[in-house]
Parts: sequence; C-alpha cells; structure tokens
Amino acid sequence: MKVVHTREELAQARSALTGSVGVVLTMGALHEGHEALLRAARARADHLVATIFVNPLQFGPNEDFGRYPRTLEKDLAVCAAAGVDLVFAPSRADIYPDGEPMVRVNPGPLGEILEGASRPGFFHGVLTVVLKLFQLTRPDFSFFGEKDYQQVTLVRRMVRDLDLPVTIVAVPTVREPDGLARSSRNRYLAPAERVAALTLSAALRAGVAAAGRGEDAEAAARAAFDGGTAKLDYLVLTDPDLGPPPAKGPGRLLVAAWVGSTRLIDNVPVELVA
Ligand SMILES: Nc1ncnc2c1ncn2[C@@H]1O[C@H](COP(=O)(O)OP(=O)(O)OP(=O)(O)O)[C@@H](O)[C@H]1O
Ligand SMILES: CC(C)(CO)[C@@H](O)C(=O)[O-]
Ligand code: BAL
Repeated sequence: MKVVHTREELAQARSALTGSVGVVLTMGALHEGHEALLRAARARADHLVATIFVNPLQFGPNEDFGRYPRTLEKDLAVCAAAGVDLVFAPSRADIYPDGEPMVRVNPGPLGEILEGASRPGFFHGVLTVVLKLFQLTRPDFSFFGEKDYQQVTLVRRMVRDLDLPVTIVAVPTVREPDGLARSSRNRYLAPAERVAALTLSAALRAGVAAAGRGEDAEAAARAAFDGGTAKLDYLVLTDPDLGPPPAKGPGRLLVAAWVGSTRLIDNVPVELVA
C-alpha cells in the first residue's frame, strides 16, 4: 500500500494505476462503516484508493473541527488490511493552497433542508471537497455510506447535474449490535450518553414497524423518541429523494439529535402501505 500526502505525489501514483479505480472518501477515525465501503469498493474496482482528510470547509465555527479524532496510524493499518492500494492523506494547504476557495459548489435547495438547515454551509463544504477529491483521484466508482443519506443523495445529484464521469455507489449503514449507527463521533459519548443515543435507532425502528401496520411512520417514530437526555433536532419522513413522502411505496425516515454535546444522525428505508 502506498501512502501519499501531496497532490504531486498523488498525481504520479494515480497515473500508475491502470484499470478501474474505486475511491472511498473519509475523514479518518476509521470504523466498521468505513470498512464496509472499502470492501464494496475492493469488490467492484481493479484499484482501491482511500482519502483521509478532515475538511475544514464543512465545519461551522462552533462545530467539532478542532476535536475531530485524528488517528492516522491506526487508519493506515485499517486501509492496509482492507486491501487499499493508495492512500491520499493531504494537509489543509494541499487541498486549499490559496486558503478558503472563493468558488464553491452550490448544493441547491436540497442542501438547505435537514442537515443543511442545522449546519449552514455544510453541503457547500462537502460538495466542494468531494468535487476536488474526484478531480485529484479521478475515480470510476466512489462509495458513500447511507448513514449520511442526504450527503450521498446530494453527491449523486452533483454527479448528474455537473456531468461528472464517476458512478456513485451507496452502501447500507453498518450498526453496533444494539442498533446504534457506527460513527466516528460515537467515541465522544460518555457511557450514559451511549445508552441515550440508542433512542435514535429505536425511534426509526418504531417508525418502520408502524408503517408495516399501515400507520403514520413519522408520528410513531416521534412518539418512540425518548427525549431523556437526547434532544431531537429533526425526525422526518420523506420520499427516497428527500421530497415529500408518498402515500404508498418507498420512503425514508431520517433523524438527527443532540446527545450531550454530540450531534448524531441516522436514517432507514421504510415501505409505506396505504
Ligand atoms: N455506519 C456507517 N455505515 C456505512 N457507511 C458509513 C458509516 N459511517 C460512516 N460511513 C460513511 O463513511 C464515509 C466517510 O464518513 P466519515 O469519515 O465522516 O465517518 P463518520 O463515521 O460518518 O463520521 P462522522 O462522525 O463525521 O459522521 C461516508 O461516506 C459515510 O457515510
Ligand atoms: C465525504 C466527506 C469525506 C467529505 O469531506 C465527508 O463528508 C464524510 O466523511 O462523510
Ligand atoms: N459524516 C459526514 C461528515 C460530517 O459530519 O462532517
């Protein structure tokens, strides 16, 4: 496995890769969710590239950019075990040599709802760095987790609207045995918060069960959300493209909540029966 840090080193290493290239973009602190993306990519492409970069552009001024876990040595061991051929772990100056970019990707109206409403500018920052990392790594395939459902929805939309030559593959959410969606931010949780965090996935399960009985999935999920020490940000039923929910057919149930000072998100597919 080759590890490169600068865009020049990356360009050289990338041009040596012949055949198809699958890229997994991460912010590091790798866990089993990332490993699932790496496995899916390994199975689909001739070469596997992973990027590790905590993108300052997608963090708000009061968010956790400073304390976001940075565990490069461990991450490299995970990548090596997963069969990664090339890791790109750039510095801030490598990605943003002129400081903050003046030109950014505008995610449009879907970028202003849900995560975008709670984290203003978040999807401008995400899509801008995703586009830059696509330009630098030139993937045939790129793999994103459904845990960040709005993110993969917007990345697909960017690829379509801007004619990017890459196929986006969404990978189902990997969970802890008790249902909590794996996330790098779970490590912020104190033991009591770790218990409280279970209310996100429990609420979603209640919504899915209610939908199966022909009941209101969103109302049931809200009723099941235990606001003990968790504070609900949003809990919304949509269609698979994040539009208004259909009366019948596939939908998506999405939740975000604060558990102490940690903000967690989760979502599930839900089949609506009229
Ligand atoms: N539990 C999971 N299952 C599947 N994919 C995941 C999971 N967690 C993260 N991913 C995916 O891994 C990629 C990199 O995500 P990132 O490095 O931000 O990890 P994260 O655990 O989502 O961290 P954060 O705590 O910032 O949400 C994204 O495509 C993300 O959706
Ligand atoms: C896609 C991404 C790597 C862009 O910084 C990030 O948002 C993430 O890790 O999900
Ligand atoms: N996992 C999405 C990136 C973020 O929350 O900043």
